[in-house]
Amino acid sequence: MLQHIEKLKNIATAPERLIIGLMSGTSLDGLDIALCRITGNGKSAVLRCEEFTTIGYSKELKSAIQQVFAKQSVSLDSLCLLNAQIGHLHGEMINQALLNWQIRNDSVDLIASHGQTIYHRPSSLHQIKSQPNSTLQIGDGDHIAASTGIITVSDFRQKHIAHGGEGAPLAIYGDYLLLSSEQEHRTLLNIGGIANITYLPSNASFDNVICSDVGPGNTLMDALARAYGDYDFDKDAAIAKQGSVNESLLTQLLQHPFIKLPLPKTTGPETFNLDWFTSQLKAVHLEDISVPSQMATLNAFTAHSIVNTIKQLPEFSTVYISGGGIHNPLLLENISELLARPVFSTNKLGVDADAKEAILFAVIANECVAGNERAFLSNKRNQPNVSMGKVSFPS
Ligand SMILES: Nc1ncnc2c1ncn2[C@@H]1O[C@H](COP(=O)(O)OP(=O)(O)OP(=O)(O)O)[C@@H](O)[C@H]1O
Ligand SMILES: CC(=O)N[C@H]1[C@@H]2OC[C@@H](O2)[C@@H](O)[C@@H]1O[C@H](C)C(=O)O
Repeated sequence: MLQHIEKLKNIATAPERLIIGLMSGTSLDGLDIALCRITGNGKSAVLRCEEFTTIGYSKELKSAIQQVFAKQSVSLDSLCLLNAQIGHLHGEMINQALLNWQIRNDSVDLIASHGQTIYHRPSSLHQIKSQPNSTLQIGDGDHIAASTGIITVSDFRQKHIAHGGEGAPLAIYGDYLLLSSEQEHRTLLNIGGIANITYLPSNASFDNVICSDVGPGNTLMDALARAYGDYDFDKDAAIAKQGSVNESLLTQLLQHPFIKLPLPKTTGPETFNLDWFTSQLKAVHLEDISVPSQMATLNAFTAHSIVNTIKQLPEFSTVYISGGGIHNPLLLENISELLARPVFSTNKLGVDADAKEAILFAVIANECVAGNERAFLSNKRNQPNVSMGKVSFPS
């Protein structure tokens, strides 16, 4: 309808926008909601995160998602129901957050919704020459728009794939616009379920930025914690601290072919999961080592795969960390020790480490609506210069 297009045009041409960025990642812990005020666009965009919250998922929802998450065969019935259910639920969670913050829905310009990744299948994994990269996120944007009354931009990864990318990591776009520096080379490391890096040399042109997944973040440790007992994750590394690293197992884990693939590359729990870990324990006849020692070894493996990647980057850089992994003290200690230098939180750069991914999707939606083709120019490493996201109007 013309009135919707006119409203969108007014939002796009206004000097600033109030955008809610959403992220629900591979850890399935809940929905991150960041309320961002963004002035301008492209390299001159200025972002202030005014509110942030995470609304946890119920046990029932986690288990329903786990049944379809990263599985080659799933019930189509469950998948179809979840697509609508998650969209609607995310809308309700936003309404709740806005109520708590005492902010009216009609003062928010846009919602930027990542959705829930269910399956990620880059061609490096499926290896079918005639098929493109592919990825699937659910939680339909129309449901979010309808239940909040706010225009919703969603499903950001498909355009990236349609133009030859792997659909991830998309962090490069927001990191480049918000966190590039003239003074220092920076590596932004996000440790969610999967860990990824953005390398931003000082005064970088988009072409010189490197962004890639590096391997598991918390996903293997979370899976082991869930299998070990009634834990969602190894809180404060309490389990790992009771064990010790098994060097033969660590060497075996580091043989995974993904670790040796050149950058950029993407992965997910389709590759790094408990079945794979169990097969590796069997391969080195170490099924009997204690769970704490398994956890300590997974913690070290995660740190080694991250640091191996950082060491491949062209220049020495300052490392700024975000994502839930920042709360795992042993993981940070391992990373810092292997790098032989201190690491920092993105909080030091003014970006809340827990909110960063949700913020980045607000930036991508801002570019989709108000940006122009000059923001990203070309990047030879499969990072197309395209607008990402689909627009859902509330009615
Ligand atoms: N106190 C803590 N101790 C150890 N680990 C923690 C702690 N708090 C959070 N975590 C880890 O952080 C994870 C959640 O991280 P985050 O929300 O960044 O992941 P995500 O966004 O779902 O993942 P991705 O970025 O891969 O999509 C938890 O599953 C847990 O492993
Ligand atoms: C397919 C998918 O959802 N990938 C996620 C996941 O979580 C971390 C890592 O794997 C990253 O590639 C990506 O998310 C972030 C937000 C990204 O696109 O930058």
